Amino acid sequence: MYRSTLMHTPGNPFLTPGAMQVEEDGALLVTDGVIAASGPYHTLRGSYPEVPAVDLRGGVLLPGFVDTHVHYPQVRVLGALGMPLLDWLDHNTLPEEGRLADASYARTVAHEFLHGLTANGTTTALVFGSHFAPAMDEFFGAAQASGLRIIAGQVVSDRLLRPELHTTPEQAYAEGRGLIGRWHGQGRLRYAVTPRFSLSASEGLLEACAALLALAPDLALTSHINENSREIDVVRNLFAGARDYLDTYERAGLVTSRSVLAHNVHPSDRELEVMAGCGCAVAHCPCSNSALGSGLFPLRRHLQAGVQVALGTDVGAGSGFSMLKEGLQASFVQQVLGEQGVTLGAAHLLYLATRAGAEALGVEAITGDFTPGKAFDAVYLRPDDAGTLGTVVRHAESPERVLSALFTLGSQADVARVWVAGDEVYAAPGRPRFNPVWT
Ligand SMILES: O=c1[nH]c(=O)c2nc[nH]c2[nH]1
Ligand SMILES: [Zn+2]
Repeated sequence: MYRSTLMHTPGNPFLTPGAMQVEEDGALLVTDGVIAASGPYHTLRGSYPEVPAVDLRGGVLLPGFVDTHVHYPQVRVLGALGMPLLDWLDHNTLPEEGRLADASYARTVAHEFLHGLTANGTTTALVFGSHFAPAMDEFFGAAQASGLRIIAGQVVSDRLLRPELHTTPEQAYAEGRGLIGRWHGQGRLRYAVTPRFSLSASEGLLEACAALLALAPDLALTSHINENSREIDVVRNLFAGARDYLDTYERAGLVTSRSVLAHNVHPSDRELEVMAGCGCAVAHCPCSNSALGSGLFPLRRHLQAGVQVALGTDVGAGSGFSMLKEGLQASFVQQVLGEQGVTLGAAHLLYLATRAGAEALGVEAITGDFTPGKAFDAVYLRPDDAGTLGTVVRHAESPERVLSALFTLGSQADVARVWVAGDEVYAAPGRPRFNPVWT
């Protein structure tokens, strides 16, 4: 049993006010990694007098974060500011992605990347992989050892990047099939078919991706869409017969309820309608959109159309692995949009960072909130009493204000412990260990 302040969003606060549930002195009973009961601590204590409680008072226990868009090979190139997308790819990012041809280099990067996720409280992630199959074997091996829930795949492209990053439809299919056979469905791992974006993928390569997607019903598909005006112009010229950017994927059969497309900063109404109809989700990456000057995300139009939206950090165009920071930036972007924006309160941010991500990835029956029957995937945030966040939390007049302070001021430094399916996957170094106590 875990005793703490609990906050989670089993409902959707965009549809239902009051969808966030809070227990200021709450408890979760966890059996074999699954939440067996939840409620006020004293109620659970009465029902289960013999069960020891891990005392996590003084902080807040949230569902583990779900990052729906983050690039494994880009951890070392975080922090290059001031470039638009295509320059940023050419000058900053693709040279580094080429280095993952060396499997031992890739192994080190995989560990750095996975540590970034766990140390920030992310327990489930849809990960854009490397262009190299051996680098993906290294990654999946490390991901399996990390205990995280990871959906990832080899990135494929056959034009307009750098020659060493290009494949062919035949090679992409053969390597993808091999990786799926070795890793898809192993423990907490799943495979995502990953064309980089239509700009770098011929129609033949997109067809090879569709053939991979047909290999199993629970494979995912991820790519980029409508991020930057210059990119959109290039795609328009490359696919003369396509109605719009989405159509380049649609014609290949890649737009389904298993698809998660990142960015969509500049969608048409038709694209939003099709995405909503298919159940294709959008990974909104506000830090990346701001850093690359891609634009201000039209959240209101997505919500009005009924498109599922979740958050992605988009490391390395974004600003790090913190889903707290991503939530804060999402709120800032909507504020900057004025009347066209959607005011995002703490409950919206928590939903976007947890349950919405689980829904986008089709894993909401397993993770994303603390409803009994879900896995115990959780992050324990314990601000330092001496810091500004500690001060604000101590004086906050409501749990909602505590949560918005966590999104505003919280960081990796406040992540004390992280669990996936009841397994502790991270404990902050130098923090006191919390031993089971009888209370
Ligand atoms: O933000 C982005 N990061 C990338 O690595 C990328 N590749 C294509 N389009 C992209 N957008
Ligand atoms: Zn990306």
